[in-house]
Parts: sequence; structure tokens; C-alpha cells
Amino acid sequence: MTNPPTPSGPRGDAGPAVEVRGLRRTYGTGPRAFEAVRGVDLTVARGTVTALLGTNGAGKTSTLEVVEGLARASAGEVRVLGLDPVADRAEVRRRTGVLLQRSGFSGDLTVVETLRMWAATVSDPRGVDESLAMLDLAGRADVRVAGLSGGEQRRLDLAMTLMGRPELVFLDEPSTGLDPESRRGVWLLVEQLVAQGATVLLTTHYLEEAERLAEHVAIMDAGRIVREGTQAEIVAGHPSEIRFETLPVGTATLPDLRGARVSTDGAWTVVRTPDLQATLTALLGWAAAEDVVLPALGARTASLESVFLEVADGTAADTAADPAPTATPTDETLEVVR
Ligand SMILES: Nc1ncnc2c1ncn2[C@@H]1O[C@H](COP(=O)(O)OP(=O)(O)OP(=O)(O)O)[C@@H](O)[C@H]1O
Repeated sequence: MTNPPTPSGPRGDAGPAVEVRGLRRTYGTGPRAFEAVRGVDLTVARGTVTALLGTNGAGKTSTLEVVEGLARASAGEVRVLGLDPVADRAEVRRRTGVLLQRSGFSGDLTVVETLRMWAATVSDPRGVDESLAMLDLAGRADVRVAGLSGGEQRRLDLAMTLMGRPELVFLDEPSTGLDPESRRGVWLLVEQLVAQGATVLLTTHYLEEAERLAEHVAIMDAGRIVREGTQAEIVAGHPSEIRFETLPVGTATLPDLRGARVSTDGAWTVVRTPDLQATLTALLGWAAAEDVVLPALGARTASLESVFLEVADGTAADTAADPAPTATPTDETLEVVR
């Protein structure tokens, strides 16, 4: 993939690219109403990548659609590039690029026809050839969209999202369906966009993608942001984990691992500790002295993944105890446009 040119658009506005305060979004009305977004605050600094993470149904897309100006909030305030995404829609749309989870382009048109048609709706578009090259689609220019693989279709979506040289880009699961090589290509593209001054707000289920790209991470659960900060801030204070198969009865008793918490998880003994090196040293010293083998021993330092899994496990436990009500599907999205 080739370098995207510098995004255009006014510079020098020091405010955040996106500011969300007390955002709520409810689907349906009356007894079957379902509040999918329950008071979200989010700030996206200019020139950065922010990743919105969360389990399925956490409310990421519902939040993003309001920020994109595609749906109205039930309550709260949203500013995008200092503007109201609904009232100032024309201006916001000109300066932003939106990659939806699903696009709805005709399968009958070829790739190049689709890009030409899209270019006609964008002010100051990139050239079609440049767009094809950016997303490695030059070799597929004359193929009908219906004949593209899922990953190629996703790259075409991205080419259209970036055609207007947006200064702010919303990417809803940008690399879902892409093979590992294409995914890395998308990551490079995002890094290049940001290096040239663009701002990116993305949702993803790939923690590796968030780890690679995002300075700022927000984890959503059941309509709320439950963890937020830089990756270091999110991981700080989260325990590292040591696990091994629980020792047979009669084996020497585990030593006092100061500061650590020992529990069992099925066939496993799990030790959670804020100081992995000290706890591991104490455990291995004890095992050596007692001549104990710790079967299938593993240790992992705290990571975005372990924090995310803790949030997801909490959701799973809550859901089992108290399933969320389901609203009758509504379609209150304003209009699906990029
Ligand atoms: N049009 C709709 N009508 C009713 N409920 C909806 C509608 N759209 C979404 N929901 C519900 O709102 C909740 C949040 O959905 P949303 O798509 O925002 O989650 P998400 O975090 O983006 O999930 P995923 O990762 O699966 O895309 C879910 O419980 C979903 O079923």
C-alpha cells in the first residue's frame, strides 16, 4: 500500500477532535425500550488513534453512529471538530471519513466504477488511481464488486472512506474479514494517516490491533465505558497472572506468596500478583527447595487482553444472572452515508 497524502482541512483548532459528554441512546419506546448507551464520556485528542473496545453488544457502534451524525442521541452532548454532527452535518461530513461495519454498494459495478461514482459525491477527492494504489486494489480495478473477496471489499470500503482526505476518520472494525497480511496493510495505512495529522477513532475486536495502533483506549461494557486511558494507565494496577495445574493432594503446601492472591479455576491454580518477578521467584524457589514440579506452569504479565478478559468475564457472569432486555429492532439511524 502506498503513502496516503496529507489530509486536508483546517488546522490550528486546539480543541479535541471528538468530545462526548453524558451520551445516551435508547432503542424503541415504552416497556420494550432498551438503553444501549448509558452515559458515555469520551475525548479523542487530535492527531491520535483512540480504540473503543468492548464485548458484542457493548454499545460501540451505537455510540459511534451518534458521533458520526448518523443517529440522534437520546441525551448528552457530542462535538466533532468543535461542531454538532447533526446540525453541522454538511461541514462535519466534508471533513470526516466513515467506515461502517457493512457497506451497501452495488455488486454489479466494477471497483473502478464504484470509486468514480463515489468520487463524484466528494469534494476534492483523491484520484481513482491513487485510491486503488493506496489499498492495493489496482489489480482488481475492473472486477465487479460482487466478485471481490470479503477482504477486498473491505479494502474498497476503506478506499472510499479515505477518498475525501478526511482529517477525522471513524473506522468501525476496519480489519474484520481481512487476512493477516491485509490487516497489517491497514495498520500501516492508519499509522501513515496519523503521522500526517489525521485523527482516528476505531472500534475493534482485535486487541492486537488496539495494542499496535491506539494511544488511548476505552473499554465499553453494557453501554458504559468501564476502563479508559493510555494502554499503560489501563494495565497499571492490573495483576499479572501465574497458573499451573493444581498439585495433587499430599504435595507440599504452597508457601506464603506475599501480596499475591491464590485461587482455583477448574483444574488450575491461579496466582494473581502486582509484582510478577517477586512472586515467581518465591514460587520457583519454593518448588526447587521442595522438589515440586509445577505442571504446565505459565506466567503472563498484565496486558490489554487480560484487562479486557476480566471485563468480559464480568459481563458473562452478569448476563447469566440477569439477561439484558431486548428491544424490538428499530431503525432510527438518520441515513447511512459516509
Ligand atoms: N436498531 C436496534 N434496535 C434495537 N436494539 C438495537 C439496535 N441496534 C443495536 N441494538 C442493541 O443495542 C446494543 C448495542 O449494540 P451495538 O451494535 O452498539 O454494540 P457493539 O458494541 O457495536 O457490538 P458488536 O461488537 O457486536 O458490533 C445491543 O444489545 C444491540 O442488540
